[in-house]
Amino acid sequence: MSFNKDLAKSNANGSVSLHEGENGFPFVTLQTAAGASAKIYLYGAHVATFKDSKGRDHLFMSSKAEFKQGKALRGGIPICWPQFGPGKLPQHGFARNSTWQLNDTKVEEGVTSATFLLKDSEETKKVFPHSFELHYTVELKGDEMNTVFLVKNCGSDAFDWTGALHTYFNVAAIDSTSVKGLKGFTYVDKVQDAKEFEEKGEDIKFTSQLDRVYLKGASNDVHIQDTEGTEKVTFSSWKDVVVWNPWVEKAGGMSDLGEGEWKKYVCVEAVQVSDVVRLEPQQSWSGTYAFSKL
Ligand SMILES: O=P(O)(O)OC[C@H]1O[C@H](O)[C@H](O)[C@@H](O)[C@@H]1O
Repeated sequence: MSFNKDLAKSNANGSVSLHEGENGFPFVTLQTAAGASAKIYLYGAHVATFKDSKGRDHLFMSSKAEFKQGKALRGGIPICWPQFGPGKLPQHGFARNSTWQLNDTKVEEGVTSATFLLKDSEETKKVFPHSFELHYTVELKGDEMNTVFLVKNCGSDAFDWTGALHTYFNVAAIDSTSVKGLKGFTYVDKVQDAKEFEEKGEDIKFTSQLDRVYLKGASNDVHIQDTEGTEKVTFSSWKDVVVWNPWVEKAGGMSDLGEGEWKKYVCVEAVQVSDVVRLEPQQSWSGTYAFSKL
């Protein structure tokens, strides 16, 4: 994989630089003059770290993440597309296991960003026979990470998709973490036979495996509070929010997660699954998802 070197930039506002990482996996580093940075692999357009200007990494990456073709990276922000969860395609679709192109970069006052592109290929057509483009922009705006995810139908037939930005947030300790902002929303509880319940509490707390899809929950800001502070997560267009932590038993079956690391993260995901998105020929969908410390 070779980068378009013209997309590397550096000026008084920050920089975008291009590197080779583990097993030769290329990655892009974004840096702002104030000291925020991010590391994004072309494989999966996978954001692996986001450090703010105080040096706090907002994202969890597994110490045992496997850098090999066909395997999703554990941690950071995997992109699930065109299918969230199990279904006709492999779990969570193919975008997280595909190599994207770096398509555009910006280093300007107030924003350092990179845009990644994934298009249909012979490989994707075997499992998803449609023409599409995914444009994924990752922006550092001060101490906020903002993402813009755009899906375009480039073909002559309509297609349907579901998907997610499956973010793993660092937490000091999962058993003293709470997720706030989802009171009153209906959720599908994947650990209770996908039954539906209404969220009654202000705080979602963690005492065992928790795997829930909050339907239309992305209409609210969600806060993740741990002993060290609060992460604010905001959404537009994305409808649903998944909250997930595997706890000890399920984590034991995940070979790409380090010993005890399930205690160090919670997933709060921007999801589109309760309504399948149908895109007519030439139609696009875009959603934003952003996070920062309060
Ligand atoms: O192990 P993965 O394929 O990456 O999936 C990890 C998790 O993703 C989502 O959060 C789902 O709700 C979970 O049921 C699933 O276990």
